[in-house]
Amino acid sequence: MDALAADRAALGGAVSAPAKINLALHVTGRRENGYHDLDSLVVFARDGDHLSITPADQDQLTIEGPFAAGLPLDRGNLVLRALDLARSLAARDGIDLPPVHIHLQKNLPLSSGIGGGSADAAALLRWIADAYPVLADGLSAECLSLGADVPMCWAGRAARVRGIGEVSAPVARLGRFAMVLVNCGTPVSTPAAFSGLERRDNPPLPALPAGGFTDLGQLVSYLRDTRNDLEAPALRIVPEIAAVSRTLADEGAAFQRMSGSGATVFALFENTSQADAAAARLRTRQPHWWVAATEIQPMGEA
Ligand SMILES: C[C@](O)(CO)[C@H](O)COP(=O)(O)OP(=O)(O)OC[C@H]1O[C@@H](n2ccc(N)nc2=O)[C@H](O)[C@@H]1O
Ligand SMILES: Nc1ncnc2c1ncn2[C@@H]1O[C@H](COP(=O)(O)OP(=O)(O)OP(=O)(O)O)[C@@H](O)[C@H]1O
Repeated sequence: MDALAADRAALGGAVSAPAKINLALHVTGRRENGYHDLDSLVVFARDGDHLSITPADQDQLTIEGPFAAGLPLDRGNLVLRALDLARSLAARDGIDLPPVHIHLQKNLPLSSGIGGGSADAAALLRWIADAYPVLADGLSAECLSLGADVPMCWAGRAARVRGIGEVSAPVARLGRFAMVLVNCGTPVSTPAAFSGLERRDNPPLPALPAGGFTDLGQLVSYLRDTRNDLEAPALRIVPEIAAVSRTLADEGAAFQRMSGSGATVFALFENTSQADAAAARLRTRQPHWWVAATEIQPMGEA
């Protein structure tokens, strides 16, 4: 173990797993293995889950938070599958990853289209790669095996994502736009949303502006020429998504759309005070909805 890794292993650490938002998601093809080719504009929220990692006698996962209930604590959890992946890659390099206690603060709703499990897995892999830089290339190459969203969460920056989720081109610049996330509480199975598609050969995203998106009007006008192709099948599974979108529009959102395979809807606002006020009203109007006022993580000098 090198000095950096020894320090990290001794100290443990904490890492954030921000929510992933598909601002636009076009399904452009279908492969023989059943996976779909995507073309998606992906950004990350300021907020999400949190992991803390401490040395332990044996591997252990504990979970708390509003969405802890029902999550597996065994190898069914993506966090422990990520640890297993890292340990097997490390072993190839003759590194023995010590046992750890991972504590997950689960703030993001499950099966909600904002990448919760993928974000958690990627966050743990990033922490391991920081402690053992020699593992970074292998983890980057292999993390797709944990799920199509894991590579984009591993990269952790706003990007145009293609392939089945593993080809990522960073967005040059992105403003710190105010955003509200709303989930009506019904999970959507990702395979079910994909299998409900009526077309699988949709056109790709329009080219992104070379300078990225620095102003909200410019981003909204780009998004109006795009879609989330999974929104129609997800709406057939959870019709309440339409009510969430309508309510966000009534609350003054500049733009709203479902993320990923749903059912979470993101809404962009002119500023954080408008977003905070809309979120507060929504919590009163629809107490059973999950409502989070957050921001898009900016990129570059926007
Ligand atoms: C909808 C998105 O969230 C958009 O970012 C992702 O494409 C889904 O990513 P994910 O949840 O990590 O997906 P995985 O766990 O790899 O796959 C779940 C299932 O979704 C379908 N799937 C997923 C990704 C993809 N590009 N094509 C697919 O058809 C497959 O049926 C797969 O069995
Ligand atoms: N750490 C984890 N957090 C959330 N879900 C997990 C985790 N580990 C395993 N899972 C399982 O993964 C499934 C859905 O995970 P997740 O919440 O990541 O879906 P999602 O929000 O639809 O993500 P995506 O945007 O990647 O489609 C659930 O069945 C859940 O039990």
